[in-house]
Parts: sequence; C-alpha cells; structure tokens
Amino acid sequence: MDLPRAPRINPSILAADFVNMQAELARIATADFAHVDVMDNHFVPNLTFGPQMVERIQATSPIPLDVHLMITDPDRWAPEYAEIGAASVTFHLEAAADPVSLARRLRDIGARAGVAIKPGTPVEGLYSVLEEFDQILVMTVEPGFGGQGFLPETMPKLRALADEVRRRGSQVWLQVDGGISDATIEQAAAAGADTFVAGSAIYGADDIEAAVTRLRDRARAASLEG
Ligand SMILES: O=C(CO)[C@H](O)[C@H](O)COP(=O)(O)O
Ligand SMILES: [Fe+2]
Repeated sequence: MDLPRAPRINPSILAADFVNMQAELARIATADFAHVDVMDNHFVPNLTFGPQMVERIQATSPIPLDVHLMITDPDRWAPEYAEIGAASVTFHLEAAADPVSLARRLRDIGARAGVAIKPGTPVEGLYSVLEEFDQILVMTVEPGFGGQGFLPETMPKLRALADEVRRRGSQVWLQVDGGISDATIEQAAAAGADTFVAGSAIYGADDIEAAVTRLRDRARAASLEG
C-alpha cells in the first residue's frame, strides 16, 4: 500500500451517523485514513463497536482504517483488528501488558503498529523503543468522547517527543487526537504532529471535503513554521 504523505487528516467516524455508516464513509473519501474509535466501556466510560462492525466498516470504506483501541487487555484483542485488515492498529500504553511484543505481533500480521498515551501519561518511556512502533498517538483530550476541548498542556510532551524522533532519525508518525479543529491544528502541527484526527470538526462541517483540505493546508503551513 502506498502510504499517504504528511500532513495526514484522519476523520473520526465517532462523529458520523452510525446508522448511515456507508454513506458517512463515502463522504470522507478525500481524507487519508478513517479513524475508528473502539471503546469497551471499561478502559473508557463509553461503548462503540467491536471487530464485527469494524470488519464491515473496512469492507465499505474508500480509505484505509486507522483503528484506535480504547480497550482493556489489548494484548488479547488488538491482533484481531489487524487480522481484519486494518491498515493501522493503535492500542493504549496504559492498558498493554507487553507493548513491544504486541506491536511486533501487529506488524507480523501486516498492520502498522501504534501506541497511544493519555494526556497525563509521560512519553519518555517510549524513547528507547521508538523503532518498535509506526505511530505514536499523543491524546489531546481524555479518551472516551468526541467533541471535547483540546488540551494545550499536552503540547510540551509532543514537542519533546518530536525532538527525540528527529534526533534518532526515526520515521514514526506522530498523531494527535481530540479537539483538533481549524483553531487548534496549527499548534499541534507546530509542536511536531504529522497525523491529525478530527471528528466533530469534519463531520460537523457543511462541506466535508473543504474541511479536510483546509485542515491539511493549515497543518502544512504550521509544520513548516514549527
Ligand atoms: O479518540 C477519540 C475520543 O476518545 C476521538 O477520536 C476524538 O475525540 C475525536 O473527536 P473530536 O475531534 O470531536 O474531539
Ligand atoms: Fe480516537
């Protein structure tokens, strides 16, 4: 698969109409990945969908899937999403028993392996294992719900991670998720993010294609300045 170049815009279908999913996926065809939030009502206090639904989303999506697992025991469940054919599978560091082994299993199956950290989780522990991952997701809200406000206090952590990635010459993608909009994407891009999840800012727009293009343009301009 040819991978999309940065800056990547991944609409979160958490903000889509769940009973019109096929049409909602068609509306984001010009974006880079469809971001799929899997929540188990245990790791986070909200519930979305599981592997059966993700398999149907995968079958109908015009663009590859970026699965964000907000679940307990990803060591047990994450490989199933890679088996379905998701291009990228991201699990939470806080929930994983053995993050490096799990990332290796995901890659062996053929998915990109991602690890996510909540706003309060330090990132330094990942520095020595950057090469084990294809994507690091720095959450910019507390995971669980769409439509929350962006937390600017996560930016120093992202900036430090981006510096470390550059220093090590790593190719890992740096993703942000939560509260990303026209008003916040520039800060995140300037701090070093190259992959941007946006739910309400995209599905809440009158013209989705224009919203995707605008977010991408803003991120590109800000990353050059950052
Ligand atoms: O992982 C998530 C929440 O846990 C979602 O991907 C995120 O919240 C996207 O929604 P919005 O852009 O509306 O904040
Ligand atoms: Fe997400």
